[in-house]
This record gives sequence, structure tokens and C-alpha cells, in this order.
Amino acid sequence: MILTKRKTLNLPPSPPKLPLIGNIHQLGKLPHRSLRDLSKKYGSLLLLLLGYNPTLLVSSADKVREIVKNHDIVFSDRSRTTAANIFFYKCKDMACAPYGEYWRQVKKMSIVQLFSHQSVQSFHHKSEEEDGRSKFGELGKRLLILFNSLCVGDMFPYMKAISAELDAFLDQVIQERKAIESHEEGTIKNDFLSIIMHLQKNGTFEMDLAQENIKAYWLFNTDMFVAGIDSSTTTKVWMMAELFKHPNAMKKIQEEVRNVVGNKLKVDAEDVSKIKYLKCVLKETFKTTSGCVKLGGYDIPSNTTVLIYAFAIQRDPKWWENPEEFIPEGFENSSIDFKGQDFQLNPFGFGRRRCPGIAFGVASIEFVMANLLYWFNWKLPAGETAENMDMAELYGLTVTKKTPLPVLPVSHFSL
Ligand code: HEM
Repeated sequence: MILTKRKTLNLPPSPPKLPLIGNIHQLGKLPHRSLRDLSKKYGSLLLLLLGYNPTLLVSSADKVREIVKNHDIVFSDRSRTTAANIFFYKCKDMACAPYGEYWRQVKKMSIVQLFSHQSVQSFHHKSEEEDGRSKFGELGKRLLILFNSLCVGDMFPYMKAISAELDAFLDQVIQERKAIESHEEGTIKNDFLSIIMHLQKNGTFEMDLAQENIKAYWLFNTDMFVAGIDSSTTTKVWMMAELFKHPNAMKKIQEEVRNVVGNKLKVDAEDVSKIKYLKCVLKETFKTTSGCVKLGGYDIPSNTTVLIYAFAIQRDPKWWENPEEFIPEGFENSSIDFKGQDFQLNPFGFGRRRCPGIAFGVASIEFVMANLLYWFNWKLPAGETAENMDMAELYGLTVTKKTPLPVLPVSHFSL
């Protein structure tokens, strides 16, 4: 008889759990806020059970540094969810692909072709194309909702066996995916697929791409246009809302934008790079609006999802003075940046799986915001005041503003 000795794991602290749902009842409607009390009570490493999913919440910048420095490869994997399997042909897109050779190749191809300095520069000339792609954005948003719902389904594997509705739901998911593919075929296939074929022919992409991988790679556009557009748009909305709430910051940024641009009536990329306060406002906005960054699967116990609790880290008094206030000036004489070296500011994640779209995201936000602030003065509709402006949040992949931003542009220049 072989006796196996079971290793007892020294697990991080956990709040009390309920049968079947674990800690889900403690998340509330805004998990990024409710988890804060738990992390204050239990410490910077907190093990939650979400349904059947063990989830490690990391809420200290020092712990994040330690994890990224010592365990980056382990954390670079992704958990294989039902949603990713269905939508991305068994996780063949970049964001959901398990860490390994395939992910490395897809990432290499994207960096060469899509995230190069040249591509980011050409972003300014391509902004009109975004209109044509906004339809895809709408479809992409619906897809995201379905995607998230499937992730919730993964927390309760026992329900899969008993839920007849799940089959109907999965049918709906597959139909939505087909709708996206046919839309894609018409709009993106030509330029995107030709890039892939070209790279495969000239040997840049070293793997032989099966038809399914290529299809999944079209859906990589979902990563691009949902991950990219959704997060950038959300940041712009919060930035504008915060500027309304802080009229001195609004006045200061508009003066700086108009000083830098002068009377050229055109804001170009060089101008944007000179508007220093814009970068401070952007960093402060990132600081106040990120929720949780998902790191991937880790094995304490196996298949633990690790969440970096950006919301708490970016409000940690150890790193930030007046952490609950919106004070962009805090960045004026500070070298803290979001490029992945400063663990207390982490809107784009860390390590190998860090967001590859930083340059695109930042360029698009800064360019659009500089233009909006240069061309227009902004006011609220009659009856609304900055004090009573609704800043309620909606939790999701990104923390969005629950109600639309009720602001009105007034042209600054008499044409
Ligand atoms: C304000 C803008 C943006 C924010 C805050 C943001 C944030 C993030 C975060 C937190 C991650 C996860 C990192 C991790 O798992 O450690 C991520 C991944 C990713 N982002 Fe972004 N992102 C932004 C813009 C963009 C843009 C513009 C694109 C594409 C054009 C993009 C494409 C991606 C992709 C493909 C991944 C998955 C990378 C991988 O798994 O290897 N993002 N992003």
C-alpha cells in the first residue's frame, strides 16, 4: 500500500464562507469598494472562495512587487474559463491564451505590427475609422456581458448539470459570436488577415496557423476594440467628471492646453506631449478609477485566480498623501509612472501579461482630451451643479460611470 502524505498548505486568511456560494455574498454591488473593508480586516493577502473559485486578493504594492519579481511566469498563465473556450476557440486570442509559445508568437506579431511606434503615431490619422468600427464596439459590449455571465457560471459548476436554461444561453452566445465574425469578415478581414498571412509567409510568425487560430485571431479584435476602446472611453468619462468636480484643475488644464497650442487651431501629437498637467490629471484619474487587475492562475491551492486590488493599492496612505482626494498636482514633482515599474500605480497590470496597448490607450486619451479642452468650454445643463453631479459607479471589467456625463460644450473660439 502506498501512503501519500497530504501537504498542509499555509493559506492566507479567509473571511467566513457560506455553503455553495463561499464569499460571494460579501462582494456587494461594487466589489472594488466592499472588498476594501475585508482587506483592511484580514490583511494584504486575502483568500476568497467565489462559488467554487479560489481567488487571492493582493492589496499591497510591496506584495505585488514581490510576486512580479519572483513568480512572474507562474502568474503569466490564464485560467481557462468556459467563456474564453467558447469565444476564443479554446483561448486562442492574446488576452486569454495560456502562457506559452502560442501566446508569445501572437504577442510578438502584435507588437511588430499593431503596437509599434509607427502605428501609434498613425493613430491620429486614423481616428475617423473609429466611427466605422463603433458598430463593432456595440456588438463587442454585448459580447462582454455574455462573457462575464459565463464567467459567473464557472463559479458554480454544479449548476451546469441542473440548468436547462444554460443550453439556450450558450446558443445565444454562439449566435452572437457568429454575428461578430460575419461583421468582422466584412470590415477587418482584409487588412487584418492580410497582415497575418504576410507574417506567416515571411516567417515572422513561426507557427503554422490553423484556420481556427486565424478565426480566433480576428476575435483578437475583441481584445483590441473592447479592451482598448472600453477602457480608454471609461477613463475619458471619469477624467471629465473629475475636472468638473475640481474647477481649479479644469481651469489650469485648459490654460495650459491653450498656451501650448496657441492659435494654430490644430492640436498635434507634439503639443500633446508638452502638456505636462494633462499627464498628471490622467495619472490621478487612473489612480481613482481602477478596480481589480486579474493576474492569472496561481497554485496556492492550484487554479487560484489572483486579483491585484488596484483600488486599495492606489488609496494606500503608505504611498499617497490624501489618498481619497483628486489632486493631480501630486504628480507634478514625482517620477511615479504607469509603465510597470511603480507598483503603487497599476492601471495596466504588471509583468509579462501587462497591457500591450498602453501607448495606444494613453495617446488616444490624451489626444481626445487635449482637443476637447482646447476647443470647448464646458458647462452643466440648467439645474445641475458640480456638487450634486452623480459619480455613482458600475462594476464590471472596467469600473464605469453609472449615469451619463451631463456636460455641454460651448465653443471657445468664435469662428
Ligand atoms: C486606458 C486604457 C487601457 C487600460 C487601463 C488597460 C488595462 C489593461 C489591463 C489592466 C490588462 C490586464 C493586465 C494583466 O493581466 O496583468 C490589459 C490587458 C490587455 N490590454 Fe489593455 N488597457 C488599456 C488600453 C488598451 C488598448 C488601447 C489595447 C489595444 C489596442 C489594449 C489591449 C490589451 C490586450 C490585448 C491585453 C491582454 C494582454 C495579454 O494577456 O497578454 N489595452 N489591459
